[in-house]
Amino acid sequence: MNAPAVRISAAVKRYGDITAVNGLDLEVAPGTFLGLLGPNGAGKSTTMRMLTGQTRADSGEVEVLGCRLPAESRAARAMTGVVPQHDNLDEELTVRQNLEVFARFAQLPKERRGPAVDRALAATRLTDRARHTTEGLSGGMRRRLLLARGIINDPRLLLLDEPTVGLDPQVRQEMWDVIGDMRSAGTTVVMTTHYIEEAERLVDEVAVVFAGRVVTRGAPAALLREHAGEQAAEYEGTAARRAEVEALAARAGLPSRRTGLSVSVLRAETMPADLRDLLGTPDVLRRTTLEDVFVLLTGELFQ
Ligand SMILES: Nc1ncnc2c1ncn2[C@@H]1O[C@H](COP(=O)(O)OP(=O)(O)OP(=O)(O)O)[C@@H](O)[C@H]1O
Repeated sequence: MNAPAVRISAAVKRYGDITAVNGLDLEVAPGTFLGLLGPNGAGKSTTMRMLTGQTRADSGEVEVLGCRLPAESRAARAMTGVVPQHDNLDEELTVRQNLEVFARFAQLPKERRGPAVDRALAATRLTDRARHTTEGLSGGMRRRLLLARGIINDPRLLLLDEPTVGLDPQVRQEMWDVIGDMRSAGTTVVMTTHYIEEAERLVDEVAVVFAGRVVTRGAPAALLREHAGEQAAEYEGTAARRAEVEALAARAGLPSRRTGLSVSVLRAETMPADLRDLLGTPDVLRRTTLEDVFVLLTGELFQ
């Protein structure tokens, strides 16, 4: 059997008094596209940094493509692509030169560098920008260039930390299209993102991280089934009305969550007739989403 692309076991990472990662376990099978979701400060970026070798776990085990970190981090790095959350492109270089520098860093033999740069440009739809300096690129193009840089070594594992953060919806969609192509090509991808709804359409599996651990894990459809059911009924109203809806749902054993000025009662397809009568016609009846699951789980844990 193939070794897992990622294996983290009982990892702990502390920064002074803060425990950023607290006994985290995570295994990712080759070819899987995994989304790491979690509220701010949950430990996602620290987990990513442990996988890239930028941070060393205080205890526990971290393995990437069969290489134990930190001892074999050089070998792991050669097979891994990294797209960091923060833009650190070289402003003075052209798009192509930025990639050439990375092809050298990645220790590609000289004769393979040109083709690798061409392939990365094509994969991220930047070929016609190759001669432009980085300075003049739009936010979306800069993100795609960061991605191009991350795949210069044709990695078996791609680590994406918030690849679409700060981009407007149309440009995010372009980025998702490019990332979707990587997925189709069979690359293992581990990605953190706050755009849960968008991730839901792309990922094979989701791991929800909270307080430095994975609190739930599974395919989006399975997580929906397990935690939120099929339908959400939304009831709008005053704060008192919302509190009443929550209390009635809880009494019937149905989960609920706040959605702006409404309360969404989940598993609405199983709502008993007497509760349906009490609550009246919902203002909105919709399919449940991964965001419902996320808010439900992390909200419960916050309490
Ligand atoms: N270098 C560091 N020094 C001190 N504390 C740190 C450092 N890196 C992370 N932390 C702390 O560790 C915790 C986890 O941070 P981390 O960045 O991993 O969370 P995250 O899930 O990526 O959050 P976000 O979604 O906001 O990026 C936070 O409390 C953070 O303040």
